[in-house]
Formats: sequence, structure tokens, C-alpha cells
Amino acid sequence: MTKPIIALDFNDQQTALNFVNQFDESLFVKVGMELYYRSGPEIIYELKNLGHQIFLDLKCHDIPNTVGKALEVVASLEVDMVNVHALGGRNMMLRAKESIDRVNKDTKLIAVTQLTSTNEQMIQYEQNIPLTMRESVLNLATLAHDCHLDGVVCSVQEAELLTEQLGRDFLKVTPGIRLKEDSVDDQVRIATPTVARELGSTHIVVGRSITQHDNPIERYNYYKSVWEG
Ligand SMILES: O=C(O)c1cc(=O)[nH]c(=O)n1[C@@H]1O[C@H](COP(=O)(O)O)[C@@H](O)[C@H]1O
Repeated sequence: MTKPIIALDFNDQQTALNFVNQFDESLFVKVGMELYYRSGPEIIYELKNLGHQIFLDLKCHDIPNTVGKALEVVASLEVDMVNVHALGGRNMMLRAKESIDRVNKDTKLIAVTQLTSTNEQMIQYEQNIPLTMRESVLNLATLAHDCHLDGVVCSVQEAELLTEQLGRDFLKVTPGIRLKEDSVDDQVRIATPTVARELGSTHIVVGRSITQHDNPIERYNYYKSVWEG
């Protein structure tokens, strides 16, 4: 069982490092756009030196050549996991995978399907895709699987279906994780860590429920105990 991934959604390096330094154990952390755009690769070097595992979440989505070149740079940082948007298409994902394989095979490459802040109305009326949420996520996940990616980002609500269709080894990295007493914030497809475990998520991503809590260590330990069972 992997550790819960803590989303370090802070806007400067020192705040992020102060946060992780409260813990006296190695963590699996996510560096997203906010922190990376401010700190650049420096934050990755610092976190690696401290012995943490890293998911670099830059959600690349562009033409195949641009994403391929960007992923070469990202793979050279030797992080554990990176992502692209599956909506970028087959050629983009194939180029991304080629870059990872060439530069650092150990980095897991996953694709975002439908963001956990998206609901079915948004797919049908904003994206104009005449599918249910489950059909759209399965369609994008199947495309990512065909491109030999390691897995996808999806919500817990689609995890079981993806395990049935694409196998247990295909990663289901699920954000939108909350405890019952937490606010929903800007998320739509949410779940507790208990349900995530029952429905077959392979990784959970938790941000504000831990980082904004009065006692992040206690909160994290609670998540870990529920998630690990
Ligand atoms: O790729 C992601 O990590 C991601 C995909 C997605 O569909 N939904 C989603 O919330 N995320 C990220 O997961 C984290 C969730 O944060 P909280 O809502 O605070 O737990 C944020 O850093 C998001 O950028």
C-alpha cells in the first residue's frame, strides 16, 4: 500500500519545506503548478534531498512535440510520478511516454481523465461530449492504457470500473479525498479514504484536509491508518 500523497499547494518554497519538516518520516508529496511555478526545480532538489517521494503534477496538455520536450526536462528531475492530460490525445501521450522511457524509465507517467472538479453536466454541456462521467473517464483511461501509460488520475467513483476494465496494476490516483466533516471546496467527485480503499484506488491525493488542518501530523496519521487498514 502506498502512502497517502500530500498535495503541497503552497505558494513558496520555505512554507512548503516548513510544512514537510514538521514530520519526522519520509512522505509522498505532490508539487503542483502553484509551488513549481514559484520555486522551479529547486523545490524538487530540496524535497529529494530530504528523502521524500515526489509526484510532480504539471498536467501537461499541448501539441505532441511541446509535451514531449517538456517531459524530457521533467523526467531528468528523477521524480517518482508525473502527469499529462489524456485529452491531449494519443499522439501527445505516445510522445510523452517516449520521452520518459528515454530519459528516466523509473518515473511513472499518468494521465488526468476528467478533473475531480468536473461534473457530468459540464462534460455534456461545456465540453459537448455526449457521454456519462463513467463512459468519458473509461474512454480516456483506455486511451492512456493503449499508449502504455502507468495509470490515470480519476475520482474514486470510477476506480472500480477502471480496475475491472484495465486491470489491477493500472494506477488509479484519486484526488478529491475528504473526511465527512471537511468542506467540499471546489471539488465535485469526492470520497473518504475508507471508500477509496474499498473501491480500489491505488493512491489517494490529499491537500487541504491535511495542510489546512490545525494539527497536520495528527490528521496525516489518521489518513494513513484508515488508508492502510
Ligand atoms: O492531478 C491532480 O493531482 C488533480 C487532478 C484532479 O482531477 N483533481 C485534483 O484535485 N487534483 C489535485 O489534487 C489536489 C487536491 O487538493 P485538495 O482538494 O485540497 O485535497 C490539488 O493539488 C489538485 O491540483
